[in-house]
Amino acid sequence: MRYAHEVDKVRAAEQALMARLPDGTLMARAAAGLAAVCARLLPRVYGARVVLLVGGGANGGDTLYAGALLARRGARVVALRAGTSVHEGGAAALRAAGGRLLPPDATGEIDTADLVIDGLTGIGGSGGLREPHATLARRASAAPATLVACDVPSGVDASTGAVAGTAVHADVTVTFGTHKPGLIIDPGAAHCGVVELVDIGLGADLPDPDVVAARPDDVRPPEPGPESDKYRRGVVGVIAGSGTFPGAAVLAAGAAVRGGAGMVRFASDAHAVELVRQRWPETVTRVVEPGPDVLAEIGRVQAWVVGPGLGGGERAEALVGAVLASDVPVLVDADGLNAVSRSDALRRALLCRDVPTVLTPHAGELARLLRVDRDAIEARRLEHARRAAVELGATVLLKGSTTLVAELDRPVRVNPTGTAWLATAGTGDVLSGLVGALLAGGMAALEAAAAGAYLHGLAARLASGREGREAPISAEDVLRAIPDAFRTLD
Ligand SMILES: NC(=O)C1=CN([C@@H]2O[C@H](COP(=O)(O)OP(=O)(O)OC[C@H]3O[C@@H](n4cnc5c(N)ncnc54)[C@H](O)[C@@H]3O)[C@@H](O)[C@H]2O)[C@@H](O)CC1
Ligand SMILES: Nc1ncnc2c1ncn2[C@@H]1O[C@H](COP(=O)(O)OP(=O)(O)O)[C@@H](O)[C@H]1O
Ligand SMILES: [K+]
Repeated sequence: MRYAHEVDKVRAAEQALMARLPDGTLMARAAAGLAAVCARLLPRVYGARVVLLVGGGANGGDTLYAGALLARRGARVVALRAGTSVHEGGAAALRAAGGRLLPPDATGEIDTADLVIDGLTGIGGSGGLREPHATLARRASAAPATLVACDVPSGVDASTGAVAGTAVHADVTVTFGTHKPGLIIDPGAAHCGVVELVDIGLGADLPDPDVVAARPDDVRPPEPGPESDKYRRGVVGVIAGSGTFPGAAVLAAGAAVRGGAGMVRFASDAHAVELVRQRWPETVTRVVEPGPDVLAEIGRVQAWVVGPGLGGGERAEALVGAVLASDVPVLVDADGLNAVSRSDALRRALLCRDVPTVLTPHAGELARLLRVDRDAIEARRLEHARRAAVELGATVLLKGSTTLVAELDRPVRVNPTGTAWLATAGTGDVLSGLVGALLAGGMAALEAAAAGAYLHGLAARLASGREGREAPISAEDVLRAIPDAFRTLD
């Protein structure tokens, strides 16, 4: 797992470590790591033009010491001072190494630089960048120089990834001690470029992480063994589709088949059932009307998926209600979530469940569930995913440019796979069927949701092609690439 810690935890760990080390040791380690990355990025350090953007805090201090190290190797280093004071030791070191400090209006330096280091704000930054910081951030982001952010791109909230106004768009972010959530969650993540972690020795002082991102060997979907049969591998029941949206049913049922379910039971109205039967003859289908015995009519399953393409109205509410009353894990998606948003009874049913429930909203669906603006959710994804997990009593997978999975008292999972090409109709239906298969296979809710998102994002990347040569993909292409995604796991 890749670990990320919020600012208060980073500060506490730094305090604990600093108490055991001579003054200035941590800043020296951070600066050395930062300078080493910058030196690697430059074709030649000697003679390179390096500009430092320096704020009033320790982030500016790191940057000044890193600039001094580059100046000692022959770089021509100037620092633009934002704010009234800068780190004194860092400024003295830069001067002693032959660098210069200039006022913030010397912005012409930025346009001719080979490399700019952003040391305006780090984990101490809060709110939108003030002036002259914002102007410097904009100018550096637009300049041809390689832009390296010290610890965090200035203007990005390190704990959450929120960006209020202007923020640096870095090519590389050199972060210290541990990742910060804001570096791996959008919109902040989109400002980081490549993130390099520099070890400053915090390891033993860091508590449990707030946010984690899987590496390939962390994703372990269930595998059949010699004793497996279709029932033991897990039967998933999919209730999806309607006269208006039958395609969602075909995609969700297909993803459940490809996701490793021992068997898929599919139930809906006659039209959706006919389409699914034609496309996925391996499913066991049943035409159902909502009623008290609807689940018994469909048959026994180890997990339910309800919602894709169900449409609105009483039918959807009745089917979601039936599924929530069951005693097996349930995934609610799409129109199933909209039904919960409309119905207090369904919301109560959700809270009463004592078996796992996974909800897979996009920002619009979550906005309706939490009764907040969609924009607020996209701006502060981490906060809203956590809040939804608490208020709805479920494992919440929030989809979008960064997919998060939140569960009460557990580190939030950030999905590291995926591609913006996934933003196309029907890919969410594929995700719900895939996660449903993993739930039926016995994975815990958080693991199933995180593994499903990982495989789904990987399938999309495999379908769209290698980086720099991607092509548009359909939901169907993602579905077809699911087996390849499984194959690429370690
Ligand atoms: N604490 C430590 O032991 C270590 C800290 N390190 C560095 O220290 C940084 C944190 O330093 P600080 O706590 O001094 O905080 P920062 O340097 O991140 O930010 C504080 C400064 O930014 C200004 N500021 C905050 N928000 C602003 C805004 N929106 N617009 C304009 N100015 C704003 C403040 O007035 C203050 O001058 C880390 O990111 C890292 O770079 C590293 O040296 C490693 C060790
Ligand atoms: N900008 C983006 N970058 C990466 N993935 C995205 C982006 N936008 C959407 N996605 C992904 O695409 C899928 C879309 O799902 P959803 O919104 O439910 O679509 P639908 O309802 O049409 O199936 C989700 O897996 C989501 O995480
Ligand atoms: K910075």
